[in-house]
Amino acid sequence: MSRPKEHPEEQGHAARAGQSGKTSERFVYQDDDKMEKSFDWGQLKRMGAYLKPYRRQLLPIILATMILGTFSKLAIPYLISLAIDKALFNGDGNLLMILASTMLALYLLQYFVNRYRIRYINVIGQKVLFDLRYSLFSHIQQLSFRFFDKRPAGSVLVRITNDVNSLQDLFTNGVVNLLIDCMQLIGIVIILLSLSPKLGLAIIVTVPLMFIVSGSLRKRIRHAWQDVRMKQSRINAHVAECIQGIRVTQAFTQEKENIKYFDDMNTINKNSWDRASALNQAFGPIIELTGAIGTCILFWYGANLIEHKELTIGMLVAFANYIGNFWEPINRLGQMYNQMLVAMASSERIFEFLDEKATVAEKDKPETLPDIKGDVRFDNIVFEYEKGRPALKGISLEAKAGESIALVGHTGSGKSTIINLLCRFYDPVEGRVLVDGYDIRDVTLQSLRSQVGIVLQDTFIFSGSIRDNIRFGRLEATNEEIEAAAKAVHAHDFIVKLPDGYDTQVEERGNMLSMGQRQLLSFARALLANPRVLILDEATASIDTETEQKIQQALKTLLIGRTSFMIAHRLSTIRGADKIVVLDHGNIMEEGTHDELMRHGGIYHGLVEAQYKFLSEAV
Ligand SMILES: Nc1ncnc2c1ncn2[C@@H]1O[C@H](COP(=O)(O)OP(=O)(O)OP(=O)(O)O)[C@@H](O)[C@H]1O
Repeated sequence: MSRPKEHPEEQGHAARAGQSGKTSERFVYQDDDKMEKSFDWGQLKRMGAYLKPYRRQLLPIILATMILGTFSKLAIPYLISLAIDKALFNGDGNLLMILASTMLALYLLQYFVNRYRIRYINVIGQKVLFDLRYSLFSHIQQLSFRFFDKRPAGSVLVRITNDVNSLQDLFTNGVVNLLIDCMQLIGIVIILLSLSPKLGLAIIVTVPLMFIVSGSLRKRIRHAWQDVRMKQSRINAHVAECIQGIRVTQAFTQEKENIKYFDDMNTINKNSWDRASALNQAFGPIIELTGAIGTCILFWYGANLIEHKELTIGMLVAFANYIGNFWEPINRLGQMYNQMLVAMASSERIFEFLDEKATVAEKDKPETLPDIKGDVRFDNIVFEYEKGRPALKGISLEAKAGESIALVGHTGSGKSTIINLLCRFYDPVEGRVLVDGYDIRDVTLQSLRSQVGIVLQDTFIFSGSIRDNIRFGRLEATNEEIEAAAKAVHAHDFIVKLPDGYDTQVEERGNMLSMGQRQLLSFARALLANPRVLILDEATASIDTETEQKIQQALKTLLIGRTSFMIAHRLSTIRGADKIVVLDHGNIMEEGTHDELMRHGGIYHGLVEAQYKFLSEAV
């Protein structure tokens, strides 16, 4: 892949897309491409609602800073004009002293008002962001699997971090500055027109020019920074993906490719930053130049007025000061508008997630599933992940309390889907799943899921201690209960050999533990949760014979008195199951015990023979 030189973003991207053919990246990027939105009052109001809980704290700050800040700022130039006209020209030392002390007092007042404002507004702004981040995170936690199927983790992460952060300016300074600036502008216009209507008008006519110049420049700058953010968000997504996939990358020795691609992205990002930064730097001088037109008018026309005794020198100096103060809020208002457009885009993305409804939602008044015996029935289930592509095509299956059911079939035949429906991670398109006669859509998710345990092949270990990880099954469990669970599934022996035993800290995904150890931990976790129905998804697929023996023993303990659904590719592990269900392309093809199915001589028989042949050839 050549290093992009001209329009690097298109080149780099196209090259990578062609090379990897990955859709997930494209998704993340598209998702983050919407960097700006047109102004939307409804959205602004919705954002404003987050300030509502703090209005009692905000209101006094806004009022005090608006009144005191504006007053002290606008009074000073007027005092200067008095100092020149009345004190200096008349040689009145006393008056000069009084005016100078008043000005000093006003400067001090301004200093304290600003300090107070920045400090408290920042605190409130952070509280608002805290609330927003909290509501976004807690909402996302409750969303259904369908939501996560459609979005890579990186894109969700970006919303909780970057998008919420980009509202920071608006909530910390934006709103208050907007009000202060408006008040200051109105004040200056009134003062200018009352000091000298002619000169005031002459200067105010330059305002549209300033708006046009600064408006168009700002637009270009804004787009340039949007571009930077987009590039950065692409880097973020790429880095997240690379770190998650580092094992695969190293296993396939693709590090160089990854580094090259990152280098391209980094270059693109730097170029786009350079462009934005150059534009940004040009902004100040260009605006100053435009402002100079106002200053020229002031001195040229002001001198004229002085000559005709229509203006004093002091007033001219005051005018010059006011003009300085005049451009400042105009500039800031332009900046604020930009800030708002960016905030609009971020808030739109945030609200899009907040508005997302869980597709698996509880009905209005769900019942609480009482303590179950463990009867499970799939009643003519049809299910599709994507419209028109059924994953289950009318499945009926029954498990009596305490029975063990093994699900067998080729990859993609629908085994995991059956399990997903039993946990109600998805709802069927047709048919019902019944637990002890209750349609699982009629009961609370909590009461269902707390009685259905699941042990996945790739056990997820959270960062924290081993103890915490087992406790995840039942948070109120005592240390004794945790250890008892670990002993029952033969996990205790390896845990006590770890550096800090049960308090050993494991990092996210439990990289310091072996696959078998992670599985034993997940058994302990499931045992502690004590569910009536237990699901084991390929739980014994990838471990050595010795660990497998341990795990088989652990499994026996785990299964006592529970209804279980087991997916196992190693058919030897499910021989003892009460019922083996053979699936193919979303249909149940065969059902029965091992002996029955072997006698039948159908698909299961073929699978067992094939596996036996494969294993004996491998030996
Ligand atoms: N999240 C998803 N989105 C879209 N389609 C999916 C999703 N998960 C599974 N599928 C599709 O549904 C069908 C059944 O998949 P399922 O995971 O149930 O198969 P499986 O028998 O468990 O396979 P394996 O043994 O490989 O785990 C497959 O065609 C698969 O491509």
